[in-house]
Amino acid sequence: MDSFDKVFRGTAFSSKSPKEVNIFKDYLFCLDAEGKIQRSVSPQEKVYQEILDAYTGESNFFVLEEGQYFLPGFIDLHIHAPQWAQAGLAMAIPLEDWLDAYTFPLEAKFSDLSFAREIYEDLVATLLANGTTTALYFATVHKEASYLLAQICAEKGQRGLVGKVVMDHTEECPAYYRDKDTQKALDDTEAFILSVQELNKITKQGVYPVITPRFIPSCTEEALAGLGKLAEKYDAYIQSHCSESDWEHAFVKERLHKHDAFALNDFGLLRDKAVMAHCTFLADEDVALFAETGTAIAHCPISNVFFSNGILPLARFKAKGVDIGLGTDISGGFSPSLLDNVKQAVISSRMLEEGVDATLPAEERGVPDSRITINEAFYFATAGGGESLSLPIGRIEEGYCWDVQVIDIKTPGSKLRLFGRNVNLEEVLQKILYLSTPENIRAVWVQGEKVHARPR
Ligand SMILES: O=c1[nH]c(=O)c2nc[nH]c2[nH]1
Repeated sequence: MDSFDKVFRGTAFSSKSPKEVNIFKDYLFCLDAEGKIQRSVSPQEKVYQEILDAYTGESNFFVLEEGQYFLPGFIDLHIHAPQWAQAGLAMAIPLEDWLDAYTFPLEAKFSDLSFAREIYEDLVATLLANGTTTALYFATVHKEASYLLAQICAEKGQRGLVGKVVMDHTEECPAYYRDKDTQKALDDTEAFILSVQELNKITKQGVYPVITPRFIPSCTEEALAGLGKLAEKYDAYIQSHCSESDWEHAFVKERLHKHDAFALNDFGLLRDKAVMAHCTFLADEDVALFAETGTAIAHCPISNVFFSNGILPLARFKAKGVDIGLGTDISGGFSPSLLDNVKQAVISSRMLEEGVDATLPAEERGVPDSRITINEAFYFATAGGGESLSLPIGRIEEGYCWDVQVIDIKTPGSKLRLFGRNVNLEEVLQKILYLSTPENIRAVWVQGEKVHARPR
């Protein structure tokens, strides 16, 4: 029998495919020193008892109590870390006004590192308590504060992918909040990549630099082309917003005479390690380009209700071979919980399919075949996010990182109740996804290390 760094015993839920969930009943999950699942063992296997005999009672053996379950940690594929300070505010005006009136003034304050530390420490701790084990962050234009966010992720044990935002267009960005000039934007981005790559070397769970043109309207063509070259040079992650609203989609068409997707691709910014937020207005040829280049979509269903003028047809885009994960889009979305976005993804997809204007005949109201199931939404929040980032995360399977949340359905006062019914495990998962809250998350592990615990 191999020896293991840690052994966990319990029942786990993990997506097998977008539509199917694996249920591993009372399995043993045996970790290597790197924090990855080296073996997952069913009770039917002979070695199961041997492992139990060897590890029971040891300090590296962990057993779930009755009513507790393992879920993969959530992967937040799109979140603006500085905007945590205004989450829940200013939700009633369009994107272009919201950026100028609220968001740019707030983000400008992150030149102050003590302010940045206060917000970023609180955000990373909050996300971990909400079961988010990996996050793809937009920071601000400031190189130092962006690095501080990567450091806080490293210290608190979250897998963070962090971008220093590039906004260098003098006509589109306010003088008080933009890169000094295009060359400085590129130089700062390169310095940021190098410093986060160094930090990654001493961070067990990984922290990664992300090339981050805010969106085409805020960047010059020179900056976008320069960032594409840096992505190639460092094989780095890329993130941006793409075809996100009526205003933004039309703005890019008017300026560059093509859709965002083709413009980004021409600048070298669509590739396997690229994640584009929202994408509500992608045309069929844009979707094909995403699939061909391996570019992923970060679907942010709560934010889309407020800022996107439409609902992403994610079932259709997924069927065309595009990687898709879920994002909170703090603060375009008000909630730090990916679970809230799981539920909204289902709700929005049902509204798209059924239509919403009851004065129309039923057959003219909606878009057929748009709905997704709760199991699919679970997949997008976990395995879909991992596939989008090309990392071994989002599944509880051999070879994957031990990034898990322990859900306790017996948490006192919780609205998640089974009423003594003899529910099957498929139903337990549905209850967890629709009714659990952060109070039900008893512990969170990232790469084999405990990073959050909630006492009873
Ligand atoms: O939802 C959004 N949030 C932002 O901060 C942003 N910037 C550009 N486009 C954006 N969309």
